[in-house]
Amino acid sequence: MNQDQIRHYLQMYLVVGSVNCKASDPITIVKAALSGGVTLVQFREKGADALQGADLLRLALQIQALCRAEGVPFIINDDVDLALEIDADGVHIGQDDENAAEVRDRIGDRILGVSAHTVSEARLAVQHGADYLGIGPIYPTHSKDDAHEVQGTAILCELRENGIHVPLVGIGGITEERAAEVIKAGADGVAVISAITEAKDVHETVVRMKSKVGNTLRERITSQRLI
Ligand SMILES: Cc1ncc(COP(=O)(O)OP(=O)(O)O)c(N)n1
Ligand SMILES: Cc1nc(C(=O)O)sc1CCOP(=O)(O)O
Ligand SMILES: [Mg+2]
Repeated sequence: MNQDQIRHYLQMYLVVGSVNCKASDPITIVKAALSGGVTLVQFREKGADALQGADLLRLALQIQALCRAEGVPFIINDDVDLALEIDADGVHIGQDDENAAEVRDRIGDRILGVSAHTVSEARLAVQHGADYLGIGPIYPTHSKDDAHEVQGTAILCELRENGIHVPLVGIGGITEERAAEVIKAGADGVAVISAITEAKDVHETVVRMKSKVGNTLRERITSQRLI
């Protein structure tokens, strides 16, 4: 997949697992998020009450089917075996997960996302074959217990200024109100759990957030052309 396609998919990226879906069930939330226009879905089944075994597999397959019906790529967090078993479109791994170069070998040309927190982690991930980098936490988050220190949008500017030109997605505490500043700082999209899974109206929240991302990307491209 080329970088323009990856950038498109990163624009409005839903990260979701059953643990994050308290207001409603995961299927209802994913359906509403897809109808609102999410461009990529990551299945992240993590935490004390996470599903396991057959229940986990069932939910993964159900969400995958919903994504396929909408032509939206479906990525698995951490679990490369699961991704291969169900023929997912890709995987997302972090610095404490399986080595990125080995994962690239295992998954072939499926999408590979890697978390990075510094310029050197970013450079290495790119060398190892990452298609995109997940950068966070941009803001405080309650969705990841072992999140790093909050980085702010400055990390996105720093990565771009240091020659990291691969597709980047910001993650961590991103809301409708904050989406534009993440894009202005250099991200190609926003990856979101709680602002979507805990929204009163999931569909409308996604519509509004996606429109802010799209408008800000267009403004950024226009201002770059003027320089
Ligand atoms: C898009 C995206 N970016 C970053 C992460 C975090 O990955 P990781 O650091 O491996 O942490 P866990 O999500 O596995 O707890 C992500 N999942 N997605
Ligand atoms: C899964 C994840 N990774 C992060 C990182 O910093 O790498 S922050 C995070 C949680 C994002 O959830 P929310 O949108 O609810 O803040
Ligand atoms: Mg991980």
